[in-house]
Amino acid sequence: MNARHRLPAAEPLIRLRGVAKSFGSGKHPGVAAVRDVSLDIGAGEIFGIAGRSGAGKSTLLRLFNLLERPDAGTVTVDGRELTALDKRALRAARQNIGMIFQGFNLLQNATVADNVAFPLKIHGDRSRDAIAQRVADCLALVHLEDKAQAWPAQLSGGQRQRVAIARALASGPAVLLCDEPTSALDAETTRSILATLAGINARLDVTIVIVSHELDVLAALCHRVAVMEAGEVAEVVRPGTPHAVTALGRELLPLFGKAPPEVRHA
Ligand SMILES: Nc1ncnc2c1ncn2[C@@H]1O[C@H](COP(=O)(O)OP(=O)(O)OP(=O)(O)O)[C@@H](O)[C@H]1O
Repeated sequence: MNARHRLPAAEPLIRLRGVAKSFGSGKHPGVAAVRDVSLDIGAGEIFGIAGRSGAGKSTLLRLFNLLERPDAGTVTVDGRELTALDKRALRAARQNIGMIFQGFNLLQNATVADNVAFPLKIHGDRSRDAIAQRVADCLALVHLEDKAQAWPAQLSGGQRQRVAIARALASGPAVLLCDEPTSALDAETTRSILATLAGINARLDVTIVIVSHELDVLAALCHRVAVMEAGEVAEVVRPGTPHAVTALGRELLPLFGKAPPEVRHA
């Protein structure tokens, strides 16, 4: 049973409280990449993170699944406080949180099908037939049924990102984290990847958190967008927000509602 369904409706799916992360050591105070961030993200939401270069966007995203461990604060996803789990329990909890990256991060010496199967084989709790069926289902979801036996090098950038999405969804996560998922892609491919993500959110009810420096991408896809400045969430804007406080927020507001029809939410 998926833990998601046990959550009371009013509970946010993702809850960050007082989360902070600095880089540096001992004598060197280092960089405070994320400072005292608290956020609630609802089940089924598409939540964006905007900010200038170095504002802390990627670090914040990596705190959602503890790829970066916070120096302070708590991270709770789908009713489980990740910051309180031991290594083994965290590994299991991460099956509920998929992630995709700008550079796709595929295994080059494995076929498309084996890339998607990889996270399922690591956990070893499914039969070969069940894995094969799940791989086929996930490739169908991203319209790559015919590429199962291809190698990543034989695919376009957009197709590689689709394989990464299929792999991230293989374990049936409640959350998909996206770190600059379209930054390596041209405009048309970007639109099709955004439409795929919007479809996954709508059909599978997967909650999506997306970091991008492309404001039009965030405005096309997101229900709400946090604007980060110097490691802090300076404001959270959504369509209909009357006045934005930050310069980026003011750039973002007029872009809401200009999404191409295939991406736009009903
Ligand atoms: N592993 C690390 N070691 C040291 N400093 C780091 C590390 N990761 C990030 N930083 C620093 O933390 C700050 C925030 O970085 P982060 O990558 O989160 O910002 P960002 O908003 O995603 O930037 P960009 O849009 O350029 O990717 C920056 O000053 C960066 O140099």
